[in-house]
Amino acid sequence: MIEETDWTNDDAVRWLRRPTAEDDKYSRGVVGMATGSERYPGAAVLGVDAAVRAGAGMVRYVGPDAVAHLVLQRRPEVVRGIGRVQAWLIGSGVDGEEPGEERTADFRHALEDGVPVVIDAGALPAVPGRVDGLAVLTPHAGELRRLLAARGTEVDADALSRDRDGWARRAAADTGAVVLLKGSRTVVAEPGGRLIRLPEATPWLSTAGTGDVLAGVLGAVIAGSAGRIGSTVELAESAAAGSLLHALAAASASGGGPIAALDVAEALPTTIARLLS
Ligand SMILES: NC(=O)C1=CN([C@@H]2O[C@H](COP(=O)(O)OP(=O)(O)OC[C@H]3O[C@@H](n4cnc5c(N)ncnc54)[C@H](O)[C@@H]3O)[C@@H](O)[C@H]2O)[C@@H](O)CC1
Ligand SMILES: Nc1ncnc2c1ncn2[C@@H]1O[C@H](COP(=O)(O)OP(=O)(O)O)[C@@H](O)[C@H]1O
Repeated sequence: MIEETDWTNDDAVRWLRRPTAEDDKYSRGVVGMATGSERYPGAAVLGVDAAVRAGAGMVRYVGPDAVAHLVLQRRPEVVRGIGRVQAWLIGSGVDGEEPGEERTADFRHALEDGVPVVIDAGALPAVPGRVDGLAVLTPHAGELRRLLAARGTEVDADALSRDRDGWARRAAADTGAVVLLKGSRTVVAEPGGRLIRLPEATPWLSTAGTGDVLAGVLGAVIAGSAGRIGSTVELAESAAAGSLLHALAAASASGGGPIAALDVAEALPTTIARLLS
């Protein structure tokens, strides 16, 4: 039987890293981010803010000057340019149909850098037929349909919503990547067939930019555990931990009322403290 797990707080805690006296900013995990564009600069700001607040040792931002300017206004902690990282996040806020030459080169660099890569939004069309290294794809339902269609499988929206687990698994098997299918009930499928189901998140989370925040959280959590991630099974667990942290932060930020995406990022530190205590 193929393993299926309903993910709990205790499962997630195993993938959240508490820094020790021996740590420094590099050992805590550096995330490289090739996100945002002149059309969607906010996505870069949201992802970077989330990664910083989710405990990244450092964030390296790669992108257009105008976007970098906004990122640094919000988070002066961020360092610009390509350098050594423990995980990459690519694609949030990038136009997938016309990413442009520089972005395409950034994506290629990340995919060939030998560290886990979170592949979001506009980088999903750049995913090769099958990925070589360790990668997490983070589609919403519409993006999953496009990902499958690009590999010759047409599935309509109703069929996908009736069997989200099955289609996420299919995409993981076809691409060789971990597939985190976003939605009210997020699921994480691993290419070997393993499936992790997240608890239902607060519906207040369905607001613009919360996926960009999730991507930043995933980058930070995965970079923080990179030394322990040697296979897609571990990568899937670490991604599920990031997703649960994101949902808990959303619940805490909401308290039963509306939230903005940045509120979720701002609730991350206290949510992590609660989980670790
Ligand atoms: N402040 C910002 O800069 C923001 C930037 N964003 C960026 O905007 C770009 C476009 O993302 P979108 O997701 O809006 O658009 P997409 O162009 O990826 O997809 C939207 C299409 O997919 C369909 N669809 C089916 N299921 C869906 C689902 N569950 N959620 C969303 N769409 C679904 C929609 O009907 C629509 O036709 C991404 O790069 C994203 O990162 C968004 O995150 C919003 C906030
Ligand atoms: N009805 C819902 N209930 C709970 N969470 C949801 C719901 N709809 C979407 N989400 C979550 O909100 C986030 C939306 O991400 P995404 O679709 O990428 O939006 P955006 O591109 O605007 O950031 C994801 O984390 C997803 O799991």
